[in-house]
Amino acid sequence: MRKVVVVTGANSGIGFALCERLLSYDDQIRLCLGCRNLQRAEAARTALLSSHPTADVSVLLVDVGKVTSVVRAAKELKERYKKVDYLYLNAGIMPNPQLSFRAFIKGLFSRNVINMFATAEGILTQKDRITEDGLQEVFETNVFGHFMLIREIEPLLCHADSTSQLIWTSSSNARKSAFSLSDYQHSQGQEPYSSSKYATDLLSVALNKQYNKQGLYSSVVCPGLVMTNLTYGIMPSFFWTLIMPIMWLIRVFTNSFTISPFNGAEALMWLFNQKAESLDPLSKYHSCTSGLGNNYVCLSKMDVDEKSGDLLLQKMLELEKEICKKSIPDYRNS
Ligand SMILES: NC(=O)C1=CN([C@@H]2O[C@H](COP(=O)(O)OP(=O)(O)OC[C@H]3O[C@@H](n4cnc5c(N)ncnc54)[C@H](OP(=O)(O)O)[C@@H]3O)[C@@H](O)[C@H]2O)C=CC1
Ligand SMILES: CC(C)CCC[C@@H](C)[C@H]1CC[C@H]2C3=C(CC[C@]12C)[C@@]1(C)CCC(=O)[C@@H](C)[C@@H]1CC3
Repeated sequence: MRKVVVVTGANSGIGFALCERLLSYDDQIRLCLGCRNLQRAEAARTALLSSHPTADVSVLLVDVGKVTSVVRAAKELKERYKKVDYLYLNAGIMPNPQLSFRAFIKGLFSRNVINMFATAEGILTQKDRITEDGLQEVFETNVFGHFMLIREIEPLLCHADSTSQLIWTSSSNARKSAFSLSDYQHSQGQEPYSSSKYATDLLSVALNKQYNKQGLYSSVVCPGLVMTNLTYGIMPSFFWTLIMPIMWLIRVFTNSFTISPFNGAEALMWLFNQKAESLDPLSKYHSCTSGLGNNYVCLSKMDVDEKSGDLLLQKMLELEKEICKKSIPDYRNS
């Protein structure tokens, strides 16, 4: 049976590089590009087909920042496929990022310098906004929209006789101290991105507990620091081009400067080839690039506890009920 792979945020950056790599590895997969913009999605599909003309590549319009769009997309998926083997939960945003130059300079001369380059701890904040569903945009896009998608296509993901994998693009910027269960959408603080990625890590742990017995497994990945539209929102692309020699130099000291989307997709690609049951639900899988430019995958234990994961899952289920009642009047009948 040909494997069905769905990738959200597939039209650019790490998502697009992953699609290229998946097709180069196995052009028999049925690849579905989950994107919010039809033009950008079609451009990505055309580019993928130009290098893999016989591949099965389709587009699924989905805005993970809008509950109605997620529900519609899930319905479409249920009409198209009997099973989804891999669901890459990759779409993500970091709106209005602000770099603290003072904290950056201070960090440069501290013992924490390597950690600062790998995680951006203490130097990056963002400004969030409320979506039309009434949720924090970063939380809805990076976490809740994806969670809804999983819930809506549960029958495609849970099969007694074979496994499916959820693969989240998380980040080493995920930090426990940026997250609070009492404000899990991060409406109060200034680090919604870090909070959303920590929520992703917690949720993945809880989803494994909930779904493993039904054949569904969840993992989280950090792609490292990659040059994409997301990082061009922090500093313009010419800045990154100018400092590229410095970036290569930093790579000698930290393996997290993967830099290219191809390298960043390493761990996402590696997970595609693993037996789902053999994966560690409490580890994060990192794409790494050595000083000489070689790619590999390494694991780190996540700073998570199962109880917080369960509590977050409970809160997400309550929110799902509340939001669907509000945004989709005849929900469960549709
Ligand atoms: N770049 C980096 O250094 C790192 C990135 N990551 C994570 O990697 C993932 C991919 O980001 P990256 O490739 O870097 O950045 P890009 O901005 O290049 O890609 C993000 C993708 O997500 C899509 N997207 C954003 N919002 C939505 C939405 N509401 N609905 C559907 N799709 C949406 C974008 O679509 P559109 O083109 O329409 O905007 C785009 O295709 C993100 O989750 C990010 O947090 C993690 C660690 C490091
Ligand atoms: C390298 C240069 C000399 C100076 C660049 C300074 C900062 C702009 C970067 C240093 C660490 C970077 C980083 C990220 C963004 C750019 C930096 C803050 C991320 C937060 C991007 C998104 C992620 O998810 C993280 C994994 C990155 C962590 C490191």
